[in-house]
Amino acid sequence: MTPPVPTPSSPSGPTPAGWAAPTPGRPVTATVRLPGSKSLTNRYLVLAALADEPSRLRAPLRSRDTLLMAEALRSLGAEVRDGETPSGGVADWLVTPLPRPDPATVPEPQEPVEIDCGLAGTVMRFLPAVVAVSGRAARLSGDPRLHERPIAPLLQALRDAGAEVEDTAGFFPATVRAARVPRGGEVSLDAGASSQFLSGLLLAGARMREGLVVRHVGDEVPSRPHVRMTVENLRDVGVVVDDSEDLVWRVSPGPVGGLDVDVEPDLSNAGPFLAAALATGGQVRVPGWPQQTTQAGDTLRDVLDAMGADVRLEQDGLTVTHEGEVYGVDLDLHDAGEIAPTVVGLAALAVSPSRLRGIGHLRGHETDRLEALAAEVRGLGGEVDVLEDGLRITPRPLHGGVWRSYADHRMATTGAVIGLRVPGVLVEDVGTTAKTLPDFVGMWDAMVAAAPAR
Ligand SMILES: O=C(O)C1=C[C@@H](OP(=O)(O)O)[C@@H](O)[C@H](O)C1
Ligand SMILES: C=C(OP(=O)(O)O)C(=O)O
Repeated sequence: MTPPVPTPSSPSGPTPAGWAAPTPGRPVTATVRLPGSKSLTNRYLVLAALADEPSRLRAPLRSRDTLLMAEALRSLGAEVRDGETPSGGVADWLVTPLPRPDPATVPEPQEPVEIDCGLAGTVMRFLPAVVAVSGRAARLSGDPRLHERPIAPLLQALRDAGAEVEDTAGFFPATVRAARVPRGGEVSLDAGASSQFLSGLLLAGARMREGLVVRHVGDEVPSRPHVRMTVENLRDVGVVVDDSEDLVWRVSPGPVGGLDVDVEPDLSNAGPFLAAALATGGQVRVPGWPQQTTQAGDTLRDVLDAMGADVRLEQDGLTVTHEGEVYGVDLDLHDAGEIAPTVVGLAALAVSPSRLRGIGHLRGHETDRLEALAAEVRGLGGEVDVLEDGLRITPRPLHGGVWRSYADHRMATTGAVIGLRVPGVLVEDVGTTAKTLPDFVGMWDAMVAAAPAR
């Protein structure tokens, strides 16, 4: 069946089959302001909840993943409420920390509170250790797919640190409690499936009686910038972290200071918007791009450059400009798997093949991203091979069709990138972008509409 071809530049809207991704038919020229980083917002929320004093988060991300985190912390006894709204911005989040249990006493056994983690890796992997040090008990669960995402090594390490954990055959739902504040000490785990196992333990380490030493044993840790982000954020609040030995992190027990912090824009979420400059031969500017950051999305600067774009980082933001063909790339994205879906979208539009390596762990993300990306690009006429550690993309002429999202925000945004060049791409369940970018469709439409006519 031939799908309907949208009128170039027509405002997009949902249809029974999905969201008709706009195909502007001319270069996109736009300035796009990105909401705050998911990874930073959820780390700051956790640290603020564990702190000795109140905190203020400025320009936090408010999306499904961060609202779930805020709600979970409230259910454990923290207060997360709206503060001032700067003009044109989003309201601050004011956090009053969790009540601190007395490390010397054994609390009365408690009924577990229910915590919904949705499909958020940060919520499912950061909260178990927070629950363990909170003096409360909680049962953590989420969307059906969350119950398939890897968690066992983290839960075992938490048991080794002194918490009580009941899981469901190594997966969520799981109930976490601690008869008293966990001892901590030294634990080993294999974080090969997700860097979030390490981050989740380190964030709460200073609240364990002896602090926490976490040793990674196994294959390479993915997403290393995210672990550096955790360490940097801990040091920002005065926690002493020694990461001088490779693959060992030592968190000293001690105070956790409050935060008054501006959340950087989400650079991984900037990916699809910047990709529009390449897909349409236009220019996209993202104000507020940090000069220095631990966000893995900063890798986009090198990746888009390698694909042929002109990439300029200036004091007031990042500008990506492109003319001519998009080139295929051979890249190891082990450190920045988050941006792989966007790169696949561009690779499918390129003039030469691409090979993406080091991203086997994407099988455990919101969906099996390797299989999902391959299936959806093939569905539009493309050629993608799924390899053990990644993907090979061989560009082919593409046609319109339904692009399934698999409840994965980055699958939906990748469909939108391809739709910029391929008329008739219908993105199913575009609302799933609310996981990290609730106004994705509005922002995308505004970007496309901002393109000046030729
Ligand atoms: O700690 C974090 O904020 C994240 C770490 C990474 O997880 P993995 O190491 O599981 O890939 C990344 O992909 C995810 O989007 C966010
Ligand atoms: C893998 C991702 O998310 P999560 O935090 O749910 O793991 C992602 O956002 O690409």
